[in-house]
This record gives sequence, C-alpha cells and structure tokens, in this order.
Amino acid sequence: MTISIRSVQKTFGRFPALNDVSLEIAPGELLALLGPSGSGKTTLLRAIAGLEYPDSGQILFETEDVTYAGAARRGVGFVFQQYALFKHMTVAKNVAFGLDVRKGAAKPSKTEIAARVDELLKLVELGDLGKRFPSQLSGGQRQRVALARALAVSPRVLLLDEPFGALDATVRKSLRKELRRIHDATGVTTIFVTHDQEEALELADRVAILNQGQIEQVGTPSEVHDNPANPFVCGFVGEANRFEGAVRDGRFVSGGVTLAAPGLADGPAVGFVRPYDIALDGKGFEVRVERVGIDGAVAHVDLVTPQGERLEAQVSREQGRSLAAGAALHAESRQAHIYSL
Ligand SMILES: Nc1ncnc2c1ncn2[C@@H]1O[C@H](COP(=O)(O)OP(=O)(O)OP(=O)(O)O)[C@@H](O)[C@H]1O
Repeated sequence: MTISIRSVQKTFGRFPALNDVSLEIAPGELLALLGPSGSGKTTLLRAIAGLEYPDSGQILFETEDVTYAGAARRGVGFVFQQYALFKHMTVAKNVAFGLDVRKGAAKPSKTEIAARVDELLKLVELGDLGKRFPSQLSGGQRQRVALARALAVSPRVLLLDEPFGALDATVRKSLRKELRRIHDATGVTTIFVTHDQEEALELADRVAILNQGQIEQVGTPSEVHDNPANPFVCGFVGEANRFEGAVRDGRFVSGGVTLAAPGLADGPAVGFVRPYDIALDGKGFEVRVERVGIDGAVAHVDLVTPQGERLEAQVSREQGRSLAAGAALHAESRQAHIYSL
C-alpha cells in the first residue's frame, strides 16, 4: 500500500514537532525514519498510526484520506520499544489477540486462529514457545512475539518504534536481520523508527532523515551515505571528520587540512571526510600519528596536523600495525564532502 504524507504540521504548545513534512512510502517498502532524539520520528509514526492527529496536512493510504481516521480503522500493526505484551496470556494467546477480539463474521474460527498463530510463530522462529508466558522469554524473544502479534491481523502497514532499543548490541544485530527476512517474506509496507544510523542503513530500502521536525533527505542507504544533501546529513549518517574553513581556487583549507573542492565557489565552507576515505600513502597534507587502535580487521588512526587539527583515519589492520605513535605522514582524502556556508 502506498502511504502519502503531505505537508504535515504538528505543534505541541508552540513547539513544532513536525514542520511541513512530505514523504511517499511505496508498497512493500521498508523505510527507516532516522534522526536524533526529539527530531519528530515518533510523532510522525504516531500520526501515520492514527494515535496523533496533525494540525494541518494530509495522510493518505492509497487514495483514502486517513488524516483524522481513528487507529482502528487504518489497519496498522504497531510494535513499540517497550514490550507491550499481555503478561497473563501465553505467547500463543498474545499472538492471537487481535483475531480473538474480532466480532461476528470478521472473527476467524478457532482452528483458523490456531493455524495463523502457528504460522506466525514459525515465521519469527518461536515455533516451540507458544505455551510460555512473556516472563519466561528473553527480551529479544518478547520482541519477536510483539512482531508476530502485530502481523497476525494482516495489517496494511507495519509500524515499528525503536523495536530493538532496549536490547543489547548482539541481539539487536540478529533481530535486525530477522526483521529484514520477515519483511521480505510478508511484503508488508513497513516504517521503522530508529536513531541508530547503522541499523537504518543496514535494514532499510530507503531512509528518511529527520532533524528538528523536518525531513533533510530521503534516499537509499547508499544515496544518503555517499551523497549527503547537506552538512547535517553528512555528519549524522556515517562517521565523518568535520572541519570549518574556506574554499579558495578549488581547494578547501582548514588550518593544516587541505581537501580538493572542484567547482565550489570561493568563500566559507564546512568540509567532511570519512575516516575510511583518508589515504596515508605519502601524498597530501602533513599529519603526525597520535595513536593507533586495532579493531578487528581495521585500524583507527588518530592524527594531528602541525596546526593542531585532529582527525581520524581508518586503514587496514596491516597498515595500522606498521604505524607508530609520533610518525610523520601525509594524508589525502579520496573523497570529501564540502558545503559552502
Ligand atoms: N505529547 C507531547 N506533548 C508535548 N511535546 C511533545 C509531545 N510529544 C512529543 N513532543 C515533543 O515533540 C518533539 C518530537 O518528539 P518525538 O517523540 O517525535 O521525537 P523522536 O525523534 O521520536 O525522539 P526520540 O528518539 O527521543 O523518541 C520533542 O521535542 C518532544 O519533546
């Protein structure tokens, strides 16, 4: 189902939580809403769910205007960060809940419900745990149950608000892959809120980056990472060294750091270089190695220019091992992102 968000505005008191937000989500797409705390992600998700109403603007499901429709009418499945499972019900009963509460002809038979619960528990790989209670599950398992429960009613759209936020890093990573697999198996249009850029880039088909109630950029993970539209996106998506300086004659200069800035007009600018876009192979501006930290297959090298600018390069483990603190080198960026101010 296509979801269209058109010029949505939402103010709490005098604070604009959403400021003229427009966004189109394609059928079957997995879209991440990414942004820092307070940027409006949850407010936008709640407006799509029908748990919050915009002050102005429109939300369409296909051609149906649902801007002021109640949550129940929209056919959305919702998963929150906090496990909202019913503690006194078994896993199977939790998953069945949305079907059990249906009335009259809309309610499937007992056998149908049991079959659907079985199918969903298999899908989230909890096939054997239907008889357990939520208190007998790990945090990751509870979120799988929450996901199965949200999917039970065959929602038109699945909305997830930081669903893995309360879990540890390893469980988060594996559930991320699970969610992608489940999404691919069900094909349900999914919107996923996160403040974790790695999670958004790894999981989503497209990422919408929010900042102070506005959308800064929408694009595929590669587009927002490789071609960030503005300094905010560049600093927020992927790691980056940031320098303030000026462009003169096609070069950006910030103290001892120089970067190629072809085609940019002379004047004040801000430049970003990703640590893995810095080459330490004898060319470029002068730097001194302050520290080398080996982290698995890569090495993080802290560098300082003679004028005092600090930057980090990421090189191979082998190259990192060959570098000693105090060594004088030359650094060159393979790719930089420079924005006129
Ligand atoms: N019910 C409310 N009443 C007043 N202000 C609110 C309300 N809900 C949200 N806000 C404010 O609106 C802004 C956006 O909040 P929102 O929860 O959408 O941000 P978020 O990007 O989801 O943040 P987080 O990642 O911290 O959850 C925040 O400044 C928040 O304080």
